[in-house]
Amino acid sequence: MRLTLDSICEVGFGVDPETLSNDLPAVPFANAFDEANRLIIRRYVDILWKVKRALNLGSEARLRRCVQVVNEFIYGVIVERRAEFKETKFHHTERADLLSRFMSVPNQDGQPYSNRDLRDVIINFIIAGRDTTALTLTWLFSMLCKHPMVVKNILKEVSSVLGEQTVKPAQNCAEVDGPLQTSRIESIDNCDETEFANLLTYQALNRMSYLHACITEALRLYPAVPLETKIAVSDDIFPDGTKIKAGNFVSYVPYSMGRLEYIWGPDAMEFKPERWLKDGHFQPQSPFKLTAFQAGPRMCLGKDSAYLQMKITTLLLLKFFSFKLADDCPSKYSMMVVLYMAGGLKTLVTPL
Ligand code: HEM
Repeated sequence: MRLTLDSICEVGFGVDPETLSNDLPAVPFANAFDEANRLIIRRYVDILWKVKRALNLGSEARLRRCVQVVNEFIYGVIVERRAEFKETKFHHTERADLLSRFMSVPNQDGQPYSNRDLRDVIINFIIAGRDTTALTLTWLFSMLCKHPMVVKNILKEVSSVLGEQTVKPAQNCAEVDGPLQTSRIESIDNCDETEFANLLTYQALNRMSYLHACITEALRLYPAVPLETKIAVSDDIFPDGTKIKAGNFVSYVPYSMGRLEYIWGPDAMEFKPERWLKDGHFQPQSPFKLTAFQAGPRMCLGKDSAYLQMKITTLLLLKFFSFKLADDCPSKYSMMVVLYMAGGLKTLVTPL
């Protein structure tokens, strides 16, 4: 969670809250954000929440305080960035984060985005990108602990793709599809974390079909958003003839869909990355079949960036550490809006 919070804040508004620094500091913004998430979920089961909100009592009073902490932090960043923008008139390409980009373009009415709009955009991205990516990594690592052969295969693929270390980091996007280039590093066996990370270019990661398959297989069995509900905006009829009225709630369950034998075959319940490969190459399936990122026009916007982050994180961890599930790690769900692992993933981590 600390890793994905730091990175989504960097992408979202160009600030690293450094929750992952060595002493693992308590970060008021992150704590308030987590607490607000938990308190909002309670509204599903607390029939009195509107009364509590009106009277500013109990969980709703706590929620209000958390929202205030989150708002103060984000509005602070927005105000600072506006001042910087006014002073330097930086071009959006100089600052690649979303906040700066939204700030340097007008909204649909030709007006600058308000502070509130900008806050909402940023919070949306944090909600969309933080827990989802962290939880997918959690479930993936629980699978890797249970399938040591899969770890071996991932490491074999890395060695083979990075080969005799003829890869060097791409300098810009134009290079990512270009030919591999020579670097100074002789062997990945001897390189340190920074050298290894530098070898994990977009181009190299794209060639790692097996790793891509492992992450996709984890998403099939453990979709970070396990249940999706929509509300019909107008009357409709499903392909099977089911009639839907405007305002009806329609839910689909990626968690169950990922485990149905008639969709995935008799081995549907098994973690089997090979099902995604043909002749060693990743075979994508319809997003209406693997629904972890949703399908259609409102599909996840961060899918590629999530894969990128998960691939880099997985490789860096597997290259330098070994993981063993703790005896008391039950790998049970904690059903929220996203698929938490109850108690977290307890592992014994050994440097290699
Ligand atoms: C494994 C990681 C991820 C999973 C499983 C995932 C899944 C999803 C799902 C299921 C939705 C549809 C939600 C709905 O409409 O009910 C969604 C939407 C979205 N996701 Fe992701 N997501 C992931 C990572 C990310 C990341 C890293 C970002 C941002 C960098 C991101 C940005 C978004 C945005 C902006 C939307 C809203 C799209 C729209 O409504 O048009 N996601 N994601």
